[in-house]
Amino acid sequence: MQIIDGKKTAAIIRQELKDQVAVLTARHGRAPGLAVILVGGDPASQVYVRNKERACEDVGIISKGFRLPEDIPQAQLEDTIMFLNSDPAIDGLLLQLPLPKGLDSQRCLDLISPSKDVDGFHPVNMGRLALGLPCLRSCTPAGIMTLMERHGIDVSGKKAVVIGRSNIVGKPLALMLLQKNATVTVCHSRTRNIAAEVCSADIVLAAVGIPKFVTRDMVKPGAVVIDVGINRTELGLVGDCDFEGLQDVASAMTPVPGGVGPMTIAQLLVNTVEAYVEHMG
Ligand SMILES: Nc1nc(=O)c2c([nH]1)NC[C@@H]1CN(c3ccc(C(=O)N[C@@H](CCC(=O)O)C(=O)O)cc3)C=[N+]21
Repeated sequence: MQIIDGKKTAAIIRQELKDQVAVLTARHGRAPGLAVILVGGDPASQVYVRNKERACEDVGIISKGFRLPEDIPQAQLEDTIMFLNSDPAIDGLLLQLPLPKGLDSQRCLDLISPSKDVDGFHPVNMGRLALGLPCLRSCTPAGIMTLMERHGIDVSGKKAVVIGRSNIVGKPLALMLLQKNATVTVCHSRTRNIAAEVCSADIVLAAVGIPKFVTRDMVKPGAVVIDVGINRTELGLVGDCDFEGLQDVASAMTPVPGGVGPMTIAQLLVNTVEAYVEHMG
C-alpha cells in the first residue's frame, strides 16, 4: 500500500507559494494579507488559528488575527467582518468555525465578501462551484483534489464514494469530484447499507467524524482511501478509517495525522494568494 503523504505534499506547495509570493510582493509593492477572526477560547480552534498564522508568515503572507470575546454581540461581529471587507490590505478573510452558541454563523458567512472568502463557504462561491465556474473553493476538499492529482490518482470515470454531507467537506468534495468526471455517491446517516455503497468504490473519501468508521470489510481490494477524519480520542488523533486494518486492502491511503490536515492549511494559503492576485488585477 502506498501512503499518500499530505505533510510532504503540503510542504512542497508551501515552498512553491513562498517563491511565488516573493515575486508578486516585489511586483505589486504589497504582500498578500489574511485576516483570521477567532471568537471565544475553544482550545482546538486556538491551535488551528495559530497554525494557520504560522503557515502564513512562513510563505510571506501577512496574517492579522482578531480574537474576539465569546459574548460578543452578533451585530458587533458583523461590524468586524464588514470593516475587514473594506480593508484594501486584506485579501482573505476567514471566520474560524464553530462559533460559540448564540451566534449565527450562516449570517456571518453570507456577509464575507465573496472575493475575500478564502474558505469558499459563501453562497456565491458554493453556487459557482456547483455550476463549474471559477471560484474560491473550500480548503479541505480542494486540498484533497490536489493531493490526489499530485499522486497520479485520476478520478475520471471512477466510482467515488463520499461518506458525509457537511457543507464544508462532503458536499463541496462531491461537486469537485463530479467536475473531474468521477461517478459520485454521497453517503450519510440515513443511507441504507452504507457498507455495500462503500464496497463498490474505487475511491473512498471518509468525512463522517466517527473514529475508525471505515473497516477492512467495507473496502474493495485496491481502492484508494482518503481519510478526512480528525478525531481526538484517549488514543490520540484518530481518523475515520481503520488505517492498520486497511493496510493490505487499500492500494493507497492518507494517514492521520499527516494526510489531509496539512493540505487544508496549504490550500488556505493558495486561496489567499489567488484572492490577492484577483484583487491586484
Ligand atoms: N473557517 C474554518 N476553516 C477551516 O478550514 C477550519 C475551521 N473553520 N474549523 C476547524 C477545521 C479543522 N481544520 C483543520 C486544519 C488543519 C488540520 C491539520 O493540520 N491537522 C494535522 C494535525 C493537527 C493536530 O495534531 O491537531 C494533521 O492532520 O496532520 C486539521 C484540521 C480546519 N478547519
